[in-house]
Amino acid sequence: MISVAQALDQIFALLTPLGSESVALRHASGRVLAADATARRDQPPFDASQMDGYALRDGDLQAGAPLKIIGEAAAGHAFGGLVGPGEAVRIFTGAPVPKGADRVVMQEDTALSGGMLTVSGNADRSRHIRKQGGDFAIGDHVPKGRVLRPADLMLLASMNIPEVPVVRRPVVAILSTGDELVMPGECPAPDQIIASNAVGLATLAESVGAIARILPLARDTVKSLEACLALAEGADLVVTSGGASVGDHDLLAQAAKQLGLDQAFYKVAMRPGKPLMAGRMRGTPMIGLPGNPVSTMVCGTIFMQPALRFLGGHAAAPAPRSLASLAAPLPENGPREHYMRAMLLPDGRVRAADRQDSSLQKVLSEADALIVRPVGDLPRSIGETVEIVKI
Ligand SMILES: Nc1nc2c(c(=O)[nH]1)N[C@H]1C(S)=C(S)[C@@H](COP(=O)(O)OP(=O)(O)OC[C@H]3O[C@@H](n4cnc5c(N)ncnc54)[C@H](O)[C@@H]3O)O[C@H]1N2
Ligand code: MOO
Repeated sequence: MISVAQALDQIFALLTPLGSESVALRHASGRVLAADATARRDQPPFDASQMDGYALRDGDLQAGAPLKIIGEAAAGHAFGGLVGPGEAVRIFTGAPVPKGADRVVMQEDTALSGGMLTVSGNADRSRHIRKQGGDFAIGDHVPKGRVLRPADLMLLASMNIPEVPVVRRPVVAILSTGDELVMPGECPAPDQIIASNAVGLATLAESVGAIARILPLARDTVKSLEACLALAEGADLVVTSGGASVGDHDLLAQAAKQLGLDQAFYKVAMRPGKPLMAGRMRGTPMIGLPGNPVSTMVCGTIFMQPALRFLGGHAAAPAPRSLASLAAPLPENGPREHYMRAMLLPDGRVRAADRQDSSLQKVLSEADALIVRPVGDLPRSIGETVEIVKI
């Protein structure tokens, strides 16, 4: 059996990041910029006042004599004239500083009398002018590959770039398989269960920016699987759940070739998730997840989400890990990397759930993290540091 890291590498090898599309800034949050976005203007586009006050010449500040106010400059309303010796212009924050003026004096440091302006002797000596291009200049750019955050989108707007090329959102087709399944809301017979995996997988996919298409439930026949897989046409990734194990009715594994799967691997040294498979289903990358709901969600987190992020232009990277201190001991781990459902405590420590069976959806719902146990990890005591994946 291959390791989790090898399996993830093999999945990345099946994928090619998608092409780009142009989207309005309002829809670009979290998307990956597909080409450099270059500023079309300087910001500020002129020397701008930083304060409400008066624009005047340096020489007049030294002299201290009363100044004649010759006009007004406000944001969006420039003063077109020249500030000469002995003159000042009433100015407001954001207004272009008029020609001839060297500085802005805050209004708190001035006095007006008979229409003449006097600057107090101990006025603040800062110029209070934001230089043209001091924020960014024509030709400055936001680089290709940037994952766009709200602050980036604000910057792009300010650069007068209303839309940007971003990597397309991957479309994932999600197929649940099994004769026992009925859709949520239906009336199950006594031997049936509710198909819960698809909603979990679809929302996991959407949380990393993908578009999820839930396909109709497939029955455990080659014909039904073929018909449902045909509906995945056009998807960038097909993700199946169930039918991955060795039972007579586990057709995805048993009839993989017949269904058109060119398998890259089958079975991974992990727990839960051992019967994982991946390959190309009639040319489309495919990940086959085990049907147990917790196995599905753990593999969705460890394999599907990184795969979708990679398709969407992000780096080929595993699910992010962090460190936490143990609030309860852990037994020795076996020959498979174990992703233990665990709770984060208010003090930041982590405690594994008592029951780790891969069918327990309530335990998964109550968990905040997966503790990652390396193959053959020794018993761990309270206070030791472990790696976790937050979920
Ligand atoms: N002889 C062996 N038996 C099993 C092995 C093994 O190595 N040898 N592995 C076990 C492990 S580990 C897993 S995981 C499961 C995975 O099996 P499948 O992928 O074939 O899953 P199913 O048999 O179809 O379903 C398992 C379980 O999950 C329920 N299920 C399936 N789909 C859904 C769904 N969409 N929503 C909710 N629940 C679902 C299903 O009813 C079963 O209870 O195999 C072990 N067996
Ligand atoms: O690998 Mo299964 O997913 O352990 O329950």
